Amino acid sequence: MPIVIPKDDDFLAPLKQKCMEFVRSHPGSRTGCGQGIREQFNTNTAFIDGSAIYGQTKAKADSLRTFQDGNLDVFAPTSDPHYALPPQNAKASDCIAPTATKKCFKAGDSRVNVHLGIAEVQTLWLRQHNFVANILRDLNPRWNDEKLYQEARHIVAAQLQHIAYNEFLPILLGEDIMDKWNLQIMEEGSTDDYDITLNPSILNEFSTAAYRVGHTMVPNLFPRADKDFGVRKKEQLRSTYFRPFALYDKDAFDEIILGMVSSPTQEIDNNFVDDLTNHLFELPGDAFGLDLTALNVQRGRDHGLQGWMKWRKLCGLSTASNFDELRGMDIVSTEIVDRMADNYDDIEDVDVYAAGAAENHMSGARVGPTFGCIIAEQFRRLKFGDRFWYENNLPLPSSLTEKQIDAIHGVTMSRILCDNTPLMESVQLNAFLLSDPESNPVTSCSKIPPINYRRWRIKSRKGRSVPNSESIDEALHHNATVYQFFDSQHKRHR
Ligand code: HEM
Repeated sequence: MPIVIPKDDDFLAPLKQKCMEFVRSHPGSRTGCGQGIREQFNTNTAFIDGSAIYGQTKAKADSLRTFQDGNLDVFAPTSDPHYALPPQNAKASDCIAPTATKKCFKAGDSRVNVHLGIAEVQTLWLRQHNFVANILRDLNPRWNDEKLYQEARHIVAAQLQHIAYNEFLPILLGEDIMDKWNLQIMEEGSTDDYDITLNPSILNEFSTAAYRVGHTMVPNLFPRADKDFGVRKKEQLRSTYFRPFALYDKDAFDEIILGMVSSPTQEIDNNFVDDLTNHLFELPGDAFGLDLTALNVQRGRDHGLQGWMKWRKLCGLSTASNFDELRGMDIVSTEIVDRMADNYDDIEDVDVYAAGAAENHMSGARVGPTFGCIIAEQFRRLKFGDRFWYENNLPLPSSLTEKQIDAIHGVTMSRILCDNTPLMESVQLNAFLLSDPESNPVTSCSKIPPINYRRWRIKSRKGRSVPNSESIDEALHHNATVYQFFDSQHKRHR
């Protein structure tokens, strides 16, 4: 499905480009394996479970472990004793011009080397895993490698869930949508909201349109800042595609984190920086690359997404039957309506990605109502359809205790950053928002509330730390209770 480049494209036409390569997504089998319209399949887990850190399979997870003290494998360059991700296998092909000392990285998610920002975030969570595993080892000296790894992994996955819903989503969706979809996180206590009938898998419209809204937020540059947030250097996004080598510089990890927390993202709208639209994955020496926005729209057509108006209807939002009618409604600006009318014959054809990104934002939110509805519905499914949601009080061996859940309720992104960025001395309380002296003050790391990992200390009757693995009898009894529970849930819903 190559993308035809219009003759008047002001960037690619003068470079004599007529079409852009586009490879269709692999077809997947339909539910029930019957014949029908083409479907796609997800090669990652839907759940927020840290699998980007740990991998999707046991073999991958094992390849990332040291099998010592529950730690993940790291690379510790002499220039920076605070370790980075381990280097990728020499045979891997998705790395541009690696050298003997500067290779691409290996992580749980195969996209780790796509650009510097992803490699940075992967490094942060690798460090966080080992940070937690080492605290658990000190609290429970008799826990073995396996126990330390699994418990640290469990805690990190819970921290990711909590941060996503407690800090990131309220900014993106606004409080009204958070309330309407019941996505708010409680201040304390556990829940019994798990819904066995809810399909938690990823909606095509979420991955192929609504959540790609993140692309509009991406800036062209990654600033590198010192501990006082003074910018000392900038890395150009396009020169880091499949070359995240800046991370090998001394203090680079810390400087990029300090730069990212102190610089704004791009506004969420229908504008995209040219490192994404003209230079995506551009090779060194080339004059142009791919266009991510065009790929997103074409991917929507490849996957057969419903048009924008159908989605507005499904979400219970106002609809228009033609562009003139749309012009009189306060959904998108009149300039956008004019552009739609120039490019589409019928309003029903308008792509959900292009129009969803251009919608006026809802009050208190950073997205318009169509993307708000799709994103909220997805996160509702990921919360209430996840058996391992960290606040669930299900009778599962993996369920956290009430006290552990409350320790997770105290987790903030700013604390995670302070714990893993040695150069960082202070940061604003909500790391997803820029600092503000009144509403989001820069605060010393020593004053950002710590996470109470002592809730994972297992004491014997004599007060000594012991492994808390169950005896075989206890485990069998536990499993029987779990099966009874799910059986009764199934019956209730039948
Ligand atoms: C420099 C930053 C980024 C780059 C270079 C990038 C690049 C890409 C590319 C090349 C694709 C596949 C396009 C296709 O052929 O269909 C993609 C997919 C996607 N991106 Fe990004 N992206 C970036 C940032 C983000 C951000 C910040 C978000 C969200 C917060 C995001 C969300 C997504 C999603 C949800 C998909 C679909 C994934 C799937 O279905 O497999 N991306 N991105």
